[in-house]
Amino acid sequence: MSLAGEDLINIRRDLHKIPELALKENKTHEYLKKAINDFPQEFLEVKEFPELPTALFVHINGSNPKRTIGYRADMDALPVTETNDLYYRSVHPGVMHACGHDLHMTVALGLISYFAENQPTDNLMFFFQPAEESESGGKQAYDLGLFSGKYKPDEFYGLHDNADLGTGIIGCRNGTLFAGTTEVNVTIHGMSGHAAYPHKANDAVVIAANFIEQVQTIISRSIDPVKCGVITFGKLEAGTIRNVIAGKARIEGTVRGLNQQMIEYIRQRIVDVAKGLEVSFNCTIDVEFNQGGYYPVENNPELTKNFIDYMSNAKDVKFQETEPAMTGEDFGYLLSKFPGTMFWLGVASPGALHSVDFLPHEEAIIDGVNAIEGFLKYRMSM
Ligand SMILES: CC(=O)N[C@@H](CCC[C@H](N)C(=O)O)C(=O)O
Repeated sequence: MSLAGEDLINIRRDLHKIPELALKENKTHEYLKKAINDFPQEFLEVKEFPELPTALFVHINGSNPKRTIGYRADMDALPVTETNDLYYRSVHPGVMHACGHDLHMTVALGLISYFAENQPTDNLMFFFQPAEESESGGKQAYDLGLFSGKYKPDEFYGLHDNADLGTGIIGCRNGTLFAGTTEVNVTIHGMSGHAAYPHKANDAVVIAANFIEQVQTIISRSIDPVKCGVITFGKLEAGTIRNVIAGKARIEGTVRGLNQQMIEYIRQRIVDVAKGLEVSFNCTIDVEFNQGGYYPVENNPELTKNFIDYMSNAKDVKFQETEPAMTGEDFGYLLSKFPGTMFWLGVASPGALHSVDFLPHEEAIIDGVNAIEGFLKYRMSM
């Protein structure tokens, strides 16, 4: 590899300090551009698009190309306040790389730096993607037609770090790797009033509590126990002060299933529950869903078999076959358009993904670059 392990760790720390939310990845974009500008430029072309200004595309000319191999790294962070006591902790209050996208970008930079010095035989295309956590940056790029010409991959790869896998382990499976998700927003319209006169109001807090409880029974009582689904409400807002009955409540959540049929079934049952509560509480409940590009992540059978064959036989690569996970990814949308493979990179974090104390083992970056560099060379030899 061209960037040394220590360089990669420093890059990841720099990126970790400047986390930015979806579609606001401006400093991150500038940092990546500058880093790529320091690599040998002979085979490289960097492309920006005003329609999706924080995205960054890099093309590396192959010496005798049979195909263009795409590689995607996501860029955005989460509205989470980091509790890790690190000299490189986030300098952006309330925003944290709690999902490891700083590490994903660093792995991609490691690969670019290697192939900028060692011309690949096939063309390589790197897509630094804004907005994975929300707003579906991958879908936006596709719908804007940005994957065209030199930037159209014949096959597409991408990784996600995994807090529960040992450091540097590559995890993958054929078929469905991640769930499809749908964001759900619920607004409950009751009637505000004095805390002492509940009969003259319609308490949106009580309705919200009933809604949340009843919706959870969809998972426990409505779906076949040997199949699976998840409904999580991560945000609930209602009321202004203890002695005023809230007239309105807003609930935001996410619905997940390993196939589209399950997602649609759960969505329908949520609507049914809302309709029932409208009658029983004499209120109005608006329910909105937004799937965006968060389709189930379906790995391509042939390419993924090839990927697993390489990773499980390569000397110096630790590989583990993994189960499907209920995490979501808009790479699922891109894999519905281009064949490819998504895989895990183990980072053995004591804190879970999306938590305030997520702390990946950085050595995984070096293992990741080595494993993927080896795989790309193997793939290009075919
Ligand atoms: C890997 C990961 O954590 N991805 C996110 C994707 C978010 C999907 C969407 N905004 C939703 O919440 O449904 C995840 O939460 O799994």
